[in-house]
Amino acid sequence: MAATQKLACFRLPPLPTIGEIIKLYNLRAEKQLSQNFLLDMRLTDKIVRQAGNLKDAHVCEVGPGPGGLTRSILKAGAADLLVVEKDMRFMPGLQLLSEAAPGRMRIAHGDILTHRLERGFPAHIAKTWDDVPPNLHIIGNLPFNVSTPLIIKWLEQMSNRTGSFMFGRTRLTLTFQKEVAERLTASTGSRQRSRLSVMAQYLCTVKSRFTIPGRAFVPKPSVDVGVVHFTPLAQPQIQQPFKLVEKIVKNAFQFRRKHCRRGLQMLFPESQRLELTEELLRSADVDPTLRPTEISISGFRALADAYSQLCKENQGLIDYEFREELKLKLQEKRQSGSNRKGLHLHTTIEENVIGNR
Ligand SMILES: C[S@@+](CC[C@H](N)C(=O)[O-])C[C@H]1O[C@@H](n2cnc3c(N)ncnc32)[C@H](O)[C@@H]1O
Repeated sequence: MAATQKLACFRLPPLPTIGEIIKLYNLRAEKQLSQNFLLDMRLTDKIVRQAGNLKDAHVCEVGPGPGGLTRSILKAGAADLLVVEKDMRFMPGLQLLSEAAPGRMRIAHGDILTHRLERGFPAHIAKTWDDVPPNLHIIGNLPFNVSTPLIIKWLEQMSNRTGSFMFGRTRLTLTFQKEVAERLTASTGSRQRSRLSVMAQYLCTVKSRFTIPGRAFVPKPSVDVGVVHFTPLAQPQIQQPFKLVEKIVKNAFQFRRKHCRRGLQMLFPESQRLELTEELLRSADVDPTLRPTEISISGFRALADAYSQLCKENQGLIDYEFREELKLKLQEKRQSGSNRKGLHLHTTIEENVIGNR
């Protein structure tokens, strides 16, 4: 119901429009920083509504730019808004906004990929993990160029309960290129099912909220944009370390159109590949002929548990990376003069990997 609630209206004093701010400070969009601005306040209000009730909330906004979404967050009643922006040119405009909402908005000049969000909010707002989510939200019209590494980083922090997840199950309302949004929310067996779907869905409830057509942005990106809401699960669906889950999922999806056995084999050194792959699939009770896209989260949970057990029984297995083994082999082959064959092997495997991403 939260999504349909009206914004609590906290009036801001008269301010130049976002269009005027852009003109005033000559804020030409920088392609390098994936700057696509939203000037339509109805849309920024709609994004903010997806976060739920923000009255008295603590909020971190990623990449406020000229401040359209920022205004909507303030209008929705956030008591404490921390904005993190990489581009210095936006600082005067954001300062203007901060003065219009005294004591409610803090500005940090920095890179969201390295910013220590855990230092940005008071300890007293923390809830225990099993409790209701804290009154802390992360909201952002994300720059496309960082959105995937950023969500992976936040998923890892969620799993380890670090960063902004030290405060509990902090909720996220974020925009992504539509194709990425579809992957995040894709269900088992669907065409868009990918690594990202499994990694996000084993840790969170992930909901696709609405699509914003590319034409709503200035400048217009070549794709539409999806708004996605994440609530961390009190009980993650896979109870293994993030890196271990990531390794299994990455390997499974390496050959997305082939049977899952093909990608999962790469978890094991060549000398034991067949035997350990069979053991993994047997203990996990996963059908080796499923495509990776057809494996459910509970299938991945069984694989992660079985692989973790195999790692306990086989020293060094956890650190095994087939690419490393492949590199060593190629070096050896080159040294022993069979250069052409080695290059062929490398190209074939790499083509397969890249082609199936
Ligand atoms: C898609 S624009 C959104 C701007 C504004 N929030 C809006 O909706 O109109 C992305 C914003 O993120 C900023 N940005 C890009 N990379 C960033 C990073 N690594 N850390 C923080 N901000 C970043 C850009 O400068 C830009 O202001």
